[in-house]
Amino acid sequence: MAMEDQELKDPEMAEAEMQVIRSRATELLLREEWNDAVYTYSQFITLCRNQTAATDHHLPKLQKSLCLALCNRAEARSKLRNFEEALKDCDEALKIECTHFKTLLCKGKILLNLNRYSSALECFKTALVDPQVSGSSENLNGYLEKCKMFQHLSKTGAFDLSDWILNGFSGKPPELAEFIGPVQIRRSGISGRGLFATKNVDSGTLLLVTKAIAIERGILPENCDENAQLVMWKNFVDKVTDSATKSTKTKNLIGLLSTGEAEDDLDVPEMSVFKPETEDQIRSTEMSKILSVLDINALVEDAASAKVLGKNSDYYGVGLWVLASFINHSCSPNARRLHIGDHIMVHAARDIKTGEEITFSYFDPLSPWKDRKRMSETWGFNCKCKRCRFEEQMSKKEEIKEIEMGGGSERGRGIETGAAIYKLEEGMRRWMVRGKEKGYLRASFWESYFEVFSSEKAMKKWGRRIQGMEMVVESVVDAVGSDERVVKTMVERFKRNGNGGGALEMERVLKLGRGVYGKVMKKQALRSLLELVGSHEYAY
Ligand SMILES: C[S@@+](CC[C@H](N)C(=O)[O-])C[C@H]1O[C@@H](n2cnc3c(N)ncnc32)[C@H](O)[C@@H]1O
Repeated sequence: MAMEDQELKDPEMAEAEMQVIRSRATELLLREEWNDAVYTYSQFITLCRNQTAATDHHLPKLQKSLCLALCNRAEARSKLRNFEEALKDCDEALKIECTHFKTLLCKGKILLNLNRYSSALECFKTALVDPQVSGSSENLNGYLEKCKMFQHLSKTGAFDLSDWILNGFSGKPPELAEFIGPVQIRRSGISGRGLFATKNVDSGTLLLVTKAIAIERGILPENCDENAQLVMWKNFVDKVTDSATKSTKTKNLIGLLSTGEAEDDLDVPEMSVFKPETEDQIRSTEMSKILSVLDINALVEDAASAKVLGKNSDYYGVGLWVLASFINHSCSPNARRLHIGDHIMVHAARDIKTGEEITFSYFDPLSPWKDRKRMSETWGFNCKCKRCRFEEQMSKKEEIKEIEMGGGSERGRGIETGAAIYKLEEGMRRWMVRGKEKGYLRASFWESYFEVFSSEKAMKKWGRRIQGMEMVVESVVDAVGSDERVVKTMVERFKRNGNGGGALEMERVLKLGRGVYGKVMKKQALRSLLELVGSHEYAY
């Protein structure tokens, strides 16, 4: 029998039955059995509604019970991340009693979870006037402070991760608010839509902070088979589908994303749809599209243009971040991302001009054209960026073929790395390769440059005949933005020189560091990160 169809009972009998159901529901809530608690509260709510509709008898008492049951069901639903339905329960409860303390607290927490900081603040402020508040005022004040901090951060982007980094990432990562910086979605010359800078920004400037719709993380054993990754992927798809089923806004945001087909026909969304307080204004999407959307837009945390800070760095993680999904790939990217908890922070990896498209690299930009071509095909597109077009032409040169033989996986079978670099540098001089293009080629063979720069023996033999490390680093960073491996080379040299380079060189290293980690930390914290980088071994 459907709960709604249950007959009206004799008030005494009904009350007894409601007592039993309410006790069971409370017990389930205390035992944190959320699904069963939702089901049982739903039974109670139906009985309660039927009774209130039919009688004036004990009406205020019934209304009070209904209000509390709706609030408790909201609590259970929010634990199941069914925020949309939980909010409906809260609103219904608040219609009965507009200052119901427990409901206001529950609603405020849900709104905070949805990044709706201003509405959450209103809830907590209203709760503050409730006479029940005295016992829980500390808790409430904590939430009020949190809302104010998040409101400030989401307006200013003034995040500071310094203390967390200086404490060796101990404890929980800092709580982050969503932030939309000087960026806008427009039609892109690369493909479909892209994200563009709306003002000039310098390296390290924060462009956006966004929270994942869902993430799946796990420790993948070394030499794990494809199965382990497939299981994680399936769990990830289930999580995204679950989120989309529970929230119309999430479903609609996912519906804005590309499936890789006819991208140039897709609409360009207004930035306001990504702002947390915006009411849902976009059309819905079919759930069947979700798989194709995830194929095109899911990001792995541990990627070439990304850095995972904190304890997640031990895990393999795959997630969906909607706003970041509008960022196209470039082999000459100008942005990078930091992963902290469930958020990603995208920042400029070099200076960017107004109107320039923001790009990051979907795969390793410090790899030769042929490898990048293969990786972009795996992603389902053919990269035609300036760098790829230039290097496609260059790939026919003998010197390039030689260095390809001498570096990477073929190392040791080809000619000596120092000689290969020398030939490449000489070749660039003869072919009159200028400006950024030098950086493109050097970035492609960074591994070989790194090998020579970090070997005393090689430097003794080739150091005078090849370009100095600083110039090479500068041109590589200008071509592909800052990269941890490039920074490492500079840090190592700084240390080798016994910090002899002095303040100027330290400043240079810090600027490179900002390109990798952003400006979200004070100098001291950045220094300790650079220390870590200096001691880290990279697998090429
Ligand atoms: C995460 S989406 C990027 C945003 C997408 N352009 C849009 O309009 O929604 C990834 C897809 O964008 C396209 N794309 C990104 N970078 C590209 C590039 N460098 N060249 C060609 N297509 C690219 C490919 O279709 C890719 O599958």
